[in-house]
Amino acid sequence: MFALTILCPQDNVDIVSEALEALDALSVSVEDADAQTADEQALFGEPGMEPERLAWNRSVITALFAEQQKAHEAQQILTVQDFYAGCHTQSLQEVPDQDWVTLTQSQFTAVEITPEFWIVPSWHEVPAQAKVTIELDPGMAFGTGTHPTTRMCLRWLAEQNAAAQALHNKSVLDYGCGSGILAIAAAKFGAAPVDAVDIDEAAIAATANNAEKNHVALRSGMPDIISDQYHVVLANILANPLQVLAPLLCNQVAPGGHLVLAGILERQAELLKAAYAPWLQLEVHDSEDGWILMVARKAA
Ligand SMILES: C[S@@+](CC[C@H](N)C(=O)[O-])C[C@H]1O[C@@H](n2cnc3c(N)ncnc32)[C@H](O)[C@@H]1O
Repeated sequence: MFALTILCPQDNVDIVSEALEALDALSVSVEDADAQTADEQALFGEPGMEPERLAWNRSVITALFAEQQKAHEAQQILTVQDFYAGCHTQSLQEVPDQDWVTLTQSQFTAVEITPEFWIVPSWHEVPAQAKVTIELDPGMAFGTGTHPTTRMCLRWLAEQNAAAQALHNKSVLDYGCGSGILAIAAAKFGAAPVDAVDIDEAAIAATANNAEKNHVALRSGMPDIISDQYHVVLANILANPLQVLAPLLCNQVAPGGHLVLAGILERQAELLKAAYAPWLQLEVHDSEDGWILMVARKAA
């Protein structure tokens, strides 16, 4: 394959990308041209909300072509277009063949949650010391065990299990289930029934699929499947939606049950405590890489 690389100002990114696709590019990717420098810009967006900015000041657009001729033609056609003003062709190079499957798989290895509890991709050997494992491959939905917010929730579940198997036959709700990793972990630690909900259809499908692969029983669906209160309610979303969801999540916790929240930065702890204070007293239970896990217990 051949890669055509173009430096492009913010306003031209969409039109140049679309033109490359129309000129038979097999793929078009856009990256921050100032990544890893002092000028790097983060583009943040909450689920369901557009980020304030949709592109970086300067982007690097890389288009892959099957043939060198096609890449050349695309470059020649683009350079005479008015919308190409301000763009600059950086390179046109052959991309050496790679075993992409092996390369991708080598980037996802087994993740240790506790010495006995591991998340293991299907192509990876199960570590000898693992007593509980979840088989999970990276896919469309968030939650492979590599993110600190997921890991802290998993550690909390493992702690409950270590404390006299406290999850055994306890009902659990995973609110914002992504890959279903938390719901599957709860089920592996003996929780039942387990419900896993999300607003993203792809996450719901991934959860059902991952549950089947892991031979655990759970129910996955949109939030409207929730019908009852649960001994444990887990929600690893983000601080903003967690504030909005406060009355709903608190109401789903059964008397004596736990609410476990993640996706919160250290500096957001007081904000979350205040948002939940009318119903439950949240406390910081764990922290990792600037993220915190907050837990509250409802009076019995
Ligand atoms: C950070 S991922 C967490 C996935 C997984 N539970 C984990 O711990 O790794 C957050 C998930 O919450 C879902 N989500 C976001 N807002 C939501 C809402 N208001 N109600 C339900 N799910 C939501 C997203 O679609 C996403 O799958």
